[in-house]
Amino acid sequence: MTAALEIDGLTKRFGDTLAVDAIDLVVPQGSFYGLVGQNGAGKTTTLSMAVGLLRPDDGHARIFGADVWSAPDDAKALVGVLPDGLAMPERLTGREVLTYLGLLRGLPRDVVTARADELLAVLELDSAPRTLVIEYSTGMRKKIGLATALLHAPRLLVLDEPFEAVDPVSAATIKTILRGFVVGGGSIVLSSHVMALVEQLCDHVAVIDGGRVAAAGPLDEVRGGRSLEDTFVALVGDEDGGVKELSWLSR
Ligand SMILES: Nc1ncnc2c1ncn2[C@@H]1O[C@H](COP(=O)(O)OP(=O)(O)OP(=O)(O)O)[C@@H](O)[C@H]1O
Repeated sequence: MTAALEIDGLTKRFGDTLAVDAIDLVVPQGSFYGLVGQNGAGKTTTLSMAVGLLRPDDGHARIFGADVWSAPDDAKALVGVLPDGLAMPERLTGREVLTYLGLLRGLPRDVVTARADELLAVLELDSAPRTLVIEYSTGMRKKIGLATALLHAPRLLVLDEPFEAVDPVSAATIKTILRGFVVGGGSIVLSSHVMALVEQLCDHVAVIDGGRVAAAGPLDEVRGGRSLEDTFVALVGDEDGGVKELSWLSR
């Protein structure tokens, strides 16, 4: 079966920094794939290249077999993206953003209206209908970003830190939506620093370290009987487990 996302030798250098070093990754159809790694490990750079937001120096990314750079229309029709630091039309309300992006995607107006109603209600963004995106809190921005990623009913969702700054009630709603998406045959790749969340949601995981894949595969295989946190620290931590103290604060 064609992979939902196949990353093949993706490489990106920023000046002297090799941010992503020939990463290979296969996200099977129907999987819920977690990407974990320390700050600066290369997760955002990898995901940005995988969905066509950042041009790689080398390598390929295919979404259901469609090359993101040579067949961008085919690839991008199949994917919904929540990028890092999402740029939004700031002077629109949440509903206006959804309407604008839905029509831009070529969806019929009545479909856009019905889906926008549902998304705003489910994500609890409908209580502030006149609030502009520029006035949104960080968590609200994350939620409207997720709504824009879901609007065109993609087959693959690529979500960079979807739970960052989201309150627990909204997080529970988002988890339910994402689980339902996978049960319905969709595939998801998300990045997160929260190991418990990845263990709770994901069936596959890749640990990224220094722009390379330190381990990848089904969650239980990668964990090997340990917690994901222990596995993660063992894979990417220093000899002392990466834990350092501040000398002047120790008693
Ligand atoms: N636009 C840029 N210009 C220069 N360096 C960059 C740029 N974007 C990323 N980098 C560097 O590339 C490396 C990987 O960064 P990236 O944002 O992909 O990591 P990350 O795993 O997503 O980190 P975090 O968990 O903190 O979001 C880092 O060393 C970062 O400083």
